[in-house]
Amino acid sequence: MHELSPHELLRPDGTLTRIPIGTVQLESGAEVPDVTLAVQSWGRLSPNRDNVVLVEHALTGDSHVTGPAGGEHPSPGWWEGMIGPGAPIDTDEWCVVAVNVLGGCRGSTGPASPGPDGAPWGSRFPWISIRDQVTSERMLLDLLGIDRIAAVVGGSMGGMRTLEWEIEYPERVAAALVLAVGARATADQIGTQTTQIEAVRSDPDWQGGNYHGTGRAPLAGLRIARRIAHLTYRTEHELDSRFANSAQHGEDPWDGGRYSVQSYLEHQADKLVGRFDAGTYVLLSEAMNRHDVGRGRGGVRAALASIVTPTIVAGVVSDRLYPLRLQEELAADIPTSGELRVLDSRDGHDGFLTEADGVAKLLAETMDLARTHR
Ligand SMILES: N[C@@H](CCO)C(=O)O
Repeated sequence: MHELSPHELLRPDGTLTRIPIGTVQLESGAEVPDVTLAVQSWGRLSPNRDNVVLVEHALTGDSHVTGPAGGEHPSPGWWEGMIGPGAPIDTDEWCVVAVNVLGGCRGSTGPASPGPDGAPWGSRFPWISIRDQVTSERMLLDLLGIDRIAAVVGGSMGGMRTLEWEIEYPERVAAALVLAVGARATADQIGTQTTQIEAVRSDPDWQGGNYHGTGRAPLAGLRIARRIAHLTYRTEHELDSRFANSAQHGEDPWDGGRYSVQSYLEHQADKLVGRFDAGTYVLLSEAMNRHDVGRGRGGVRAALASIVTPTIVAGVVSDRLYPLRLQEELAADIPTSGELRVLDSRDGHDGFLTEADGVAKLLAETMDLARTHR
């Protein structure tokens, strides 16, 4: 059979393609055989393959960065308007590549996928780190013959992978945008993420992580986890100005009904459980708990000091989960970073998704850096 070339595998129109990359050796010493990554791309790969922009998604994002809901995509793109002809990442110039992470549930190999014996991996899926996710992306780019990436951009868990790319493969990244993240997990983040993990695991339908194919899944636990998480993604002020202590329309909290903020959080939770696997949620939350660019590299400062890629570091002024002090540290310790950029938003951590104008400016600036340094 004719082997597809990188120019054929990377479709210019955002069509989702599943690309087998082989066995991934993990930081733990374990391995995941027969890994497939779900990939979407926009724009054409240049003949010498030097115009790739890697866009890294956050915890519950996926490769669908832009485009409508429908078919394989339960939601519209999570950075709608940022990619396309004439957009901040202009696909007339760049080939944008987005990959659903290793361990994910949106087309890439993860706990819900068939394991080596054909039965779902479930709890047998080995623990992974952010670095393992980046290893799998590096394997994909090797396979596609892409030696150097014009830019890597990402927020939150996507920002973690962006940092790991810059540190692990300094010669392969021309420019980077690191958004709404820190150099390592904080106690506060680990505190909330372990609580969310416990909510999922304490659901009787979790069944030790081996619920796939049983007809029962820990949806109640995942709903609670998402409600806790969503509170950390937004801000006290934003929630109060939208919902205050009002009752949900037509309901009375004094008589078994709900508050409107309660209904809002339930809606966010319902949306997530319709599109996301609980095992992936646990696996990726644990990977974020392990995030520490300094591990095995002489500490955080030494790791950041090794970065040579021109980098833009940005945060959201009201982010209480990844507060600005974390990006101040990144901007101060990355020698190739300019001044810290701050997105003015009341939306908290989710500002990196909701502040379209601010994000567009940051992306355009990153692409200027990429143009100079590719
Ligand atoms: N809203 C984002 C927050 C985590 O960065 C997500 O669900 O992925």
